[in-house]
Amino acid sequence: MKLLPTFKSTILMIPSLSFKMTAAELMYKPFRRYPALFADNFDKSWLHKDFVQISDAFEKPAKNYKDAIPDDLLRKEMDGVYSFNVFNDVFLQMFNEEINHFYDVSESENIPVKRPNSMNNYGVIVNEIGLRPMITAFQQTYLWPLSRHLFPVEASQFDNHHSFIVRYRAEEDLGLDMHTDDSDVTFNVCLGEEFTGATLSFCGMFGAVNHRQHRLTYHHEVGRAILHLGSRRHGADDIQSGRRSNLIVWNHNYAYRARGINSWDRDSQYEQEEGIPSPVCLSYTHDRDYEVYKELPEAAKKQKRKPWCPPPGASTKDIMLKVDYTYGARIVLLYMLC
Ligand SMILES: O=C(O)CCC(=O)C(=O)O
Ligand SMILES: [Fe+2]
Repeated sequence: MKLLPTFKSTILMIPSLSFKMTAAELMYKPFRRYPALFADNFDKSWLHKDFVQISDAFEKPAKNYKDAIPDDLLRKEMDGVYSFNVFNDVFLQMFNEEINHFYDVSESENIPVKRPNSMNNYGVIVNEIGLRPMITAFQQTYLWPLSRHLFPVEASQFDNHHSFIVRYRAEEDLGLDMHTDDSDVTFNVCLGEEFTGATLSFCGMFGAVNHRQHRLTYHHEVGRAILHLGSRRHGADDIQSGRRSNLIVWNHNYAYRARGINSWDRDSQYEQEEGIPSPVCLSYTHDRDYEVYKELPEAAKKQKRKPWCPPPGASTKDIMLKVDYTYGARIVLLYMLC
C-alpha cells in the first residue's frame, strides 16, 4: 500500500509555505538563462492562443463552461482523457533552452540531479532546480480551473505538485512501463523535439475489471498537453527515432486524498478482471503474470522486480484456462501465481 499524507501533514504541506532550497537549486542559480522562469508568476503571453481562449472562459461567470469552450480546442480523447494546446513557441523555446542548459551545467559543475522515479534515468525533477514557483503559478491560475471543470471531485482543489521532465531516445530510456501515477490529476505536455513512436497508451482505471484493457493510444504533439486521472493505467511506448521530452505535473489534492477514495489499497480494491489483458497494458514492473503473455524486456532485467498485480483472486486465471492450449507451460505458471 502507498503511504498517504495524514490530515495533519496535509495542513502542514500547503504549497504557499516555503520549500527549502535544494543543493541543485542553489548551485544552478548563478547559471540561470531566463530568470522569469524562476519567478512566482506564469506570464499569460506564454500560453498558446487556444489555451488563452479556454482560460478566458473560466474568467467569466459562465453557467455552462462546456458551451464556452469549443470542442476543437479541448479534445476529448476518450472518457476521462482530454488534450489541448497549452504553451506557445516562445515559452517552449525558453523552457527547453533552460532545461538543456541545466543538463550541461549539471555535468560540468557536478550538480546532483534528482530523477523523477526509479523507471526514469534521464529526466529531472524541475521543482528541485528552482522552477516550482512558476509551475505553482501556472497550476493555480490556469490549470486548476480547467481541471476542476473536467474532474470536479479529484480536482476540487490543488494543494501541491510533483513536476518533472521525462526524456526518451535511443541508447537512453526508450519508453516507460505501464503504471499509475501518485497523482490525483496528471498534466503531461510535450516539449519536443522531433521523434517517431513514443506514443502514450491508456488502459483502464486502477483496480477496475478492465484495468488492463487497452483504451487509447495517443500521439504526442509539441506544445499539446494531455490531462487524465493519475489512477488510470498508462505507459509510454518505445521511441523509434529522435528524442522526446515532456513536462509532467502530478497535481495533488489533499482533501480528496483525506477522504480515502484514492487509498491505493491494492488487495481490497481490485475486482476480478473481465478478460485476458491487452498486451500493451501489461506491466513488467507490477504484473505477476507478465511472463505468461510476454518475454521480459531488457529494461526489466535491470530492475529488482517485486510484482504484485493483480492481487490474488483478481486475475484472469479462470478465463485463461478455458482459452488456449498454445500457452502451454505459461498457463501452469499463471495457475501457480493465482
Ligand atoms: O512519457 C509520457 O508521456 C508519460 C510519462 C508518465 O506517464 C510518467 O512519467 O508518469
Ligand atoms: Fe505516468
